[in-house]
Order: sequence, then C-alpha cells, then structure tokens
Amino acid sequence: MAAQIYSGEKYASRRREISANLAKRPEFHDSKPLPFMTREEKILESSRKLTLISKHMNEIIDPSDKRELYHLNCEVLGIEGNPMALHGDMFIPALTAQASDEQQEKWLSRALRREIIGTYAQTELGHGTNLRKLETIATYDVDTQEFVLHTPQITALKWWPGNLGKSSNYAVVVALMIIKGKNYGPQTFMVPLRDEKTHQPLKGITIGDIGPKLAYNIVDNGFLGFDHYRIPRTNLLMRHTRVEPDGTFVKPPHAKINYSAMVHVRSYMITGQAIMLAYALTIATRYSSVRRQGQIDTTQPEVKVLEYQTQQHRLFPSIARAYAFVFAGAETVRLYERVLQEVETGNVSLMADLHALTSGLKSVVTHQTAQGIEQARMACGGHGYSQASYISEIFGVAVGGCTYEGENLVMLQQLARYLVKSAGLVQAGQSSKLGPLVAYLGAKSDSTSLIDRTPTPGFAEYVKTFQHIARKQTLKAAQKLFGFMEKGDTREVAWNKSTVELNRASRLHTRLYIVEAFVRRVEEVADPRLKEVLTDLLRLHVNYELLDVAAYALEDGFLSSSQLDYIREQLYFYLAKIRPNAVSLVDSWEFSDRELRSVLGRRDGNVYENLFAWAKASPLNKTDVLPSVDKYLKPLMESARASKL
Ligand SMILES: CCCCCCCC/C=C\CCCCCCCCCC(=O)SCCNC(=O)CCNC(=O)[C@H](O)C(C)(C)COP(=O)(O)OP(=O)(O)OC[C@H]1O[C@@H](n2cnc3c(N)ncnc32)[C@H](O)[C@@H]1OP(=O)(O)O
Ligand SMILES: Cc1cc2nc3c(=O)[nH]c(=O)nc-3n(C[C@H](O)[C@H](O)[C@H](O)COP(=O)(O)OP(=O)(O)OC[C@H]3O[C@@H](n4cnc5c(N)ncnc54)[C@H](O)[C@@H]3O)c2cc1C
Repeated sequence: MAAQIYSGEKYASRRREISANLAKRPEFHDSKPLPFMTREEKILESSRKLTLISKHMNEIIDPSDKRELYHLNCEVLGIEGNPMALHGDMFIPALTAQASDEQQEKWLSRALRREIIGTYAQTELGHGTNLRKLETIATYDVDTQEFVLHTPQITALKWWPGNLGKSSNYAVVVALMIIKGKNYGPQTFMVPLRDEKTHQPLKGITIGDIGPKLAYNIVDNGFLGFDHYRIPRTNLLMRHTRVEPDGTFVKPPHAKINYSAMVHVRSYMITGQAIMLAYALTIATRYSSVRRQGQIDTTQPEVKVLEYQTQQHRLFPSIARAYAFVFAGAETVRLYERVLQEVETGNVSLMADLHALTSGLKSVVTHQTAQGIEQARMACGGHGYSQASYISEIFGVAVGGCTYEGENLVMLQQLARYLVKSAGLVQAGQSSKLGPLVAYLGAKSDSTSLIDRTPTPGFAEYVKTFQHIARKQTLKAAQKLFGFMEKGDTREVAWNKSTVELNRASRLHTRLYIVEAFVRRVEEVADPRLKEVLTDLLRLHVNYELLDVAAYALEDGFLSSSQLDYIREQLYFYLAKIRPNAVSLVDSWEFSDRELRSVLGRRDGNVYENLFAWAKASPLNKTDVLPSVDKYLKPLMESARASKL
C-alpha cells in the first residue's frame, strides 16, 4: 500500500531506508520535544540540524531527488519549518523557472550549493492578493542601467515572506517595474539583502521578523523596506522577460509567466497537505484503537472508541480524502513538470489549465485538510487538546495553506473564470473546443441518476452524478453572471454579485476532479488484495462526498430521496467494512515516530505510559516550586492569612 501512496515501490522503499538510516544517527533527532522549546530554541535546534543535513546529505539521500530530500526534511526538521524552507520551496523554483541561463549560472548554482540563502518576497503589508496593486516600485535608471527599488509608504513594506526576517541574505523580490514613467506591472528581481560575510542588512534595506504566528514559528516570516536601493539591470529575472539597456521592454510569451513560483508551490502543496492530514489521522486512529471508553454491549468490557460509528464517521472519510489527495497531488506534480518543460520550448498552451486546476485543488484540499485535522484532534478527546498529541501544531501549519499561495476564496474565483469561459463555449454551441478537464460541461445529462439501479454499483454512475451536479452549478452560476451583465452591470459588478455561486461551481468541479483522480488510480491497481481495500475506501469516499453535495442533485430531481437513503446506507456499510483495515490504512503511510512527533500517536500504543513520561519531562516540572509561586502566590496567600488574623 505504501507503494500506492508514494507512487511506486522505489520511493516507498527509499523512504524506509532513509528512516532506518536516520534512526541510527541520534544527532539528527530532536534534542527534546519541540513543544518544550521557546521559539528561539526551536530556531537554533533547526539550524543545527540543517547544518548536519547539508554536511551529511549525500550519505543518506540522493540530493537530486526532490522526494528523498522532502522525506529527509520531514523526518529531521519537521513541519514547523526551518531557516531555509522558502529557499527550497520558492527561491530555487523561481530562479529555475525565471532566471536566464547566465543568471542561473551566477545564482542558481550558488543557491543549490547553499552558499547563499534566499526567499520569495512578494506580499506587502497593504497587498497580498491583488498583485497588480503592489506598491514596491522598481524604477529603471537608463543612465546607470540600474533599477531603483523603493518602498514609498508603510503599506508597501514587504510583509510575510518566509525566512526573510532573520535567515535569508537574498530574495526574489516582486515589484512594479516602471520604465520612462510607464508601469509594466509586477516583475521579479534578484536582490541582495544582507552582507554575505557579516549578515548585516545592506545599506538602504530595513528588515526584520514579523513576530509569532498561529504555528510554523521556526520560520522567520519577515518585513522588508527599500530606501532608493539600487540593483543592476541584469538583476531582473530575464528568462522570459527582458529589459534592454536603453529601457526597451521585451514581452514574455505569456503575461502571467512571472507567477510560476506560486504555481510551483500550489502544485506541490497538494501532496504536502495530504501528508499532514494523514499525520493527524494516523495519530487519531491509532489512539482510537487503544482508548477504551463506554460499552456497546453492557455484558462486555469497555470498547475501543474506534468501534463507535460516530468515531468511524469522524475519521474514515478523512482517511479516504488523504488517499484521494495524495493521488490527485501526484497527477498535479506530473502536470506541473510537463508544463515547466513545455514553457522552456515556448509552448505556454497548458498554463491556463494548470493554473485553473491548481487554484481549485489548492483551495478545496487545504480547506478539507484543515477540517479533517480538527476532527482528528477532537476524536482524541482531552488528549487531543494537549500538545503531546502534536495535532494542534499540524492543524496550525496545514491551515496556513488556506491563506498562503492565494487566499482560498480568491483562488476559487480564478478557477471560476476558466469555468465561465467554458460555459460560454457550451452556450455558443462550441463544446468541441472544451479542454479535457471540462469536456463534461458539454455533455448531455441523463434525467435521473441510476446509482441504486446498477447491479454492482460501479463508479461510473457516481462520476456521472458528480458531473451532473458540477455542470448544473457551473452553467447556473455563469447564467447568473451573464444575466446581471445583460441587465447593464459591468462585468466586475456582475462578477461580485455572483461570486458565492461561482465559487460553489469551482468547488464542485474540483471535488469531481478529486473523485476522478481516485477512480483513475484504483483502476490501475493490479494486486487484488490492495485493489479490494482501495475500492472499499473509494466507495466510502464517493458516498460520503455525494451525500455532502446531494442538495444540488435533489433540487432538480436527479437524485430521489430513496436514492439518498441508498447512498447513506452504502456509507454506513463501508464505515463498518473499513474498520478492520483502519489502522493498517494509516500505518501504510509509514510515518516513523520521529516524523510524527506525537506522544499520543506512537506506534507502540503505550499511550498512558508515554503521556505520563512526557508530562514529567515538562519544563514546569523541573522544580516543585516555581519562582512565580515564591514571588507572588506565596505572599498573596500569606497576606490573606495575615489579614484574617
Ligand atoms: C513529488 C514530490 C513530493 C514532495 C512533496 C512536496 C510537498 C511540499 C509541500 C508544500 C510546500 C509548501 C510550503 C509553503 C510554504 C509557504 C509558502 C507561501 C508563499 C506565498 O504565499 S508567496 C505569495 C503568494 N501570493 C499569492 O498567491 C497571491 C495571489 N494572487 C494571485 O496569484 C494573483 O494576483 C491573481 C491570480 C489572484 C490575480 O492576478 P492578476 O494578475 O490580477 O490576474 P487576473 O486579472 O485575475 O487574471 C488575468 C488572466 O490571467 C490568468 N492567470 C492568473 N494567474 C495565472 C497563472 N499563474 N498562470 C496562468 N494564468 C494565470 C487568469 O486566469 C486570467 O485569465 P483569463 O483572462 O480569465 O483568461
Ligand atoms: C504562513 C504564511 C506564509 C506566507 N509566506 C509568504 C511568502 O513566503 N512570501 C510572500 O510573498 N507571501 C507570503 N505569505 C502571504 C500570503 O501569500 C498572503 O497572505 C495571501 O496571498 C493572502 O493575501 P492577503 O493577506 O493580502 O489577504 P487579503 O487579500 O487581504 O484577504 C482578506 C480577505 O479578503 C478577501 N478578498 C481579497 N480579495 C478579494 C477578491 N478579489 N474577491 C473576493 N474576496 C477577496 C479574501 O477572500 C479574504 O477573506 C504567507 C502567508 C502565510 C499565512
């Protein structure tokens, strides 16, 4: 099963080898539990381990393999980030996609050797979403052939870039490019920030950390201001866009090619989110198979809480989602790599499809992941609330994905633009022009679903029902938009009056895509034992998801209320059928205890002994009497006693 999850036996077994190798190297392990450390201690500890990784990486992984590096980082550094997180997640991808060969020779090679540390500085105090209104300006000075970077007011300060605050000495900075008074929109520049020897900020740079956050606190998200700071013309990233010495601007082959680092993260983060969801579910499912509370048969001992249908309903549909997401994530990464290669040859035809797909997936997957993690926490009762479970940290890190790389409700609108265009083609009788991801919009719906009438409910009927729902909502939302426009609203006003419905269409389209990706993967499985278990999980998934969106199919009679009952019964059937495999389904992700960092979710299942040992190790228990008691509580009680006398 691990080979299914990790798209092949090769990587699944490499993960095992890497974990086994690390198990023998205590210097790579957390020196104490992360929840017992201050932010400064965590950053120090993470930097220590990062240095070890850089020194010994070649002995443990093939450094050119992204997935091996990712696993090494998960084991050693963990999810709370590290001082070079953005270096790998965005700085290197931005240089790879946007720097010219000559620039790559100069900077990318140094970045890969870790001679310099970089980040991606785009968001500002006043603007994150609306890139066209960024306020940092890069004005071209023809005389000196330099760009002058400047922060004209406080809202123009860069704000949020990860590892900008304290760690990075370079950044890919996004600024509005002005040449001879003309605004050429957001462009990307390679900018030195700190002296390479002293790490002191360079003259003209104001820089620092933005303070603690909900989670992800090992990362020093930062602020950055420029005071008429000069960089050479050749620091504009020039793989696709160019500015000649005389200020002539050479247009890129696609207007949004500069957004590639964002599309890179959106493509990869689907897998990252699936893994975080699987972390939380591993912890909650293992714990639920140890925790006994209450009885189902009063003549029998207390049961494991995992026997309760409510607990199964709380956890198993999310287990199915974690599988669905990791399968969809693998497809997305393949598409991204393909588009990256095609862009190299000047073919930008798939950029819009990739952008639409990743915008929708990013939004739906992060939202459902956060929901699933929070349910996993609650499924652990009181112990879920303790940082010993580590689920609160997993939640805090994962939920950031709802905001970063484009706020979810905004990104759903990007997909909606694509859907509306497609709906326009359907309306104009040009369905043959629809791309493969939206071809179903042009198909004709059956009048009712046959979900309960096929002898062995296959997935085709479910897919047809999801298609019906997504098609109906897309056409309806587009109609609403066109209707407002026909009545005289501008497109922007009409859009704003239709966005709740448009975003619903985007979610339904994306959920259909996820179901289809799951079906595609299960169809490929050759081993009959695996196929059976994955088919059960997929059946659970389609019934759960369909129930969640059934209102759309009930309102036009596509589904009847008796079919709804059928779907519910199927759901309950598969909850019970999956129960014996539940622990194996989470164990199949093969997370080591070191990677999970959860006292509650350890493989040995010795929950109570482990919790007691953890609590005793808490910094507060180092002494029996805290200074706060000596200083305040004892005098308080003493004075209360004295006043009574
Ligand atoms: C297999 C390996 C396993 C390893 C697994 C690895 C797992 C690793 C996991 C995770 C790592 C994650 C760690 C992340 C750490 C945190 C990082 C956080 C970093 C950041 O947040 S950086 C800042 C991100 N900021 C944003 O995302 C801003 C959001 N805003 C925008 O993107 C844009 O402004 C906008 C898209 C919303 C709008 O742009 P605008 O220029 O105004 O364009 P529009 O007018 O709306 O659209 C015009 C037209 O362009 C099309 N378009 C827009 N963007 C793109 C694009 N990128 N590509 C193609 N086309 C695009 C748009 O659709 C319109 O088209 P149309 O006119 O409709 O045809
Ligand atoms: C953990 C984390 C790490 C980050 N790392 C980086 C980084 O490394 N580099 C970097 O540059 N940035 C980074 N960011 C910033 C991040 O990319 C932005 O916060 C994000 O893009 C959202 O933008 P915003 O903060 O401006 O939100 P806003 O756009 O102000 O959103 C506020 C609200 O307004 C709504 N809204 C905004 N515009 C519209 C619209 N057009 N239609 C409808 N509703 C709208 C949103 O839906 C939301 O409800 C990070 C953020 C976080 C949380």
